[in-house]
Amino acid sequence: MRLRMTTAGESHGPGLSCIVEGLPAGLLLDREALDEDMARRQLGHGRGGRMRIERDRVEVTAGVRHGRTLGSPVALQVANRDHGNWAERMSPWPVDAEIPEVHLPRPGHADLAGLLKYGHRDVRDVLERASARETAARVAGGAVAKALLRALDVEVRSHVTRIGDVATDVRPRELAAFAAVDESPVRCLDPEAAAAMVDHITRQRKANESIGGVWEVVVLGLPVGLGSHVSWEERLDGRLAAAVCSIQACKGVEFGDGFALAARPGSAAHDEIFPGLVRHTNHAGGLEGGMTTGEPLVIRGAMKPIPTLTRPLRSVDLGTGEAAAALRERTDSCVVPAAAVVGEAMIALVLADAVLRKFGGDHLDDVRAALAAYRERCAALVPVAAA
Ligand SMILES: Cc1cc2nc3c(=O)[nH]c(=O)nc-3n(C[C@H](O)[C@H](O)[C@H](O)COP(=O)(O)O)c2cc1C
Ligand SMILES: C=C(O[C@@H]1CC(C(=O)O)=C[C@@H](OP(=O)(O)O)[C@H]1O)C(=O)O
Repeated sequence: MRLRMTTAGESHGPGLSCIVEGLPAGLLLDREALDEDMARRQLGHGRGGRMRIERDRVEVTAGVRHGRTLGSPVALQVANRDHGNWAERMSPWPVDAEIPEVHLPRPGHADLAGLLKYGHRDVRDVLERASARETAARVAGGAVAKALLRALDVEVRSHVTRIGDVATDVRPRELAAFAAVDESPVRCLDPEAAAAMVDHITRQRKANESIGGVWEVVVLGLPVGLGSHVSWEERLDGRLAAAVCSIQACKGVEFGDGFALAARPGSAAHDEIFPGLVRHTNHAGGLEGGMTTGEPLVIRGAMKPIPTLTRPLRSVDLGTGEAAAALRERTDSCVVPAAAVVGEAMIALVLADAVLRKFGGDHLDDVRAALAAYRERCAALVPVAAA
């Protein structure tokens, strides 16, 4: 990988870290744009009490000077304000106090498999890292990747298409249409569907349920030919799918018309090519042969309902082996709008990596020049037919 992103941090530990390695020098970072993404990830109807405690902000501790990248690894820190309430329970060093252990694994969370695999006795030793609090660090890293893409006129946006059984066909496709998405409490462009989604979340939450849904990311301005058909590891669809499904609670990924393509005949499934290399449809969602086509990239992620339920599911007490109710603690009830922002971050990181693999240089100007030369070469390759 040309661009590497890694995170560290536990949900109630002192804070989260993200390191982004492989960026060119000379990339201008906008502090406000970074913090705006952090705030967007905290929003959405259905989030729990923790979001009233946290005020996520990015501290840059390496790799940037006077707002520009140096070409060295960029280190980003996000504090956990809630750590103040957990200082003893999450102390890196032994404490005198008796710390109660958690022995009630939640079905659907990492609790049981993580405990057995790592040989822990306390479920907290698993859940702290499994928690999607970690996505705050991903969004910080993703904001840096987005800055690189934006410098190349590529924009990454998202919106929500489904919450539980409430869905919409309204799809923003132009940059301007996405402005309204951030104003919606569920990040949905369709006001009628958004109201029904809010109502659905409220009613399900009152019934002690959690709720899943579907988000969609649209990327505009990509050049043709990121990724490659020549080997499975180079296929961009594979890399994007892995990044999307690495998001906690994301259980499905679709490109373009996705699963619906399986039911169609070929003549209604593919995007015909017209003189000038123009397409009138985008069933493929901007990917053919593991490469970008130059059309908008359209990717959806399906979120399962959150595993922690306020009326807990059946589980087993790991101290006694007896049947018991799963751990019940403060929880989100619906995180689809937040996961959409995490989706943007993960997709931006994969795309920034793909851009740097193809056009990589030590300075942003080298990347820009390589991209411009490539666009010119592509434009010269096929004659434009006389009208
Ligand atoms: C932004 C976000 C917030 C989440 N909040 C919660 C939560 O409050 N409670 C919970 O049980 N799961 C929450 N999850 C989901 C769990 O982290 C996830 O289900 C768990 O790590 C197990 O991974 P898996 O669902 O991919 O198998 C959240 C996920 C995301 C993306
Ligand atoms: C902290 C975040 O999400 C957390 C993800 C999460 C989980 O189990 O994944 C459980 C909850 O943590 P807590 O028990 O502290 O309320 C969420 O709030 C966040 O998104 O910043």
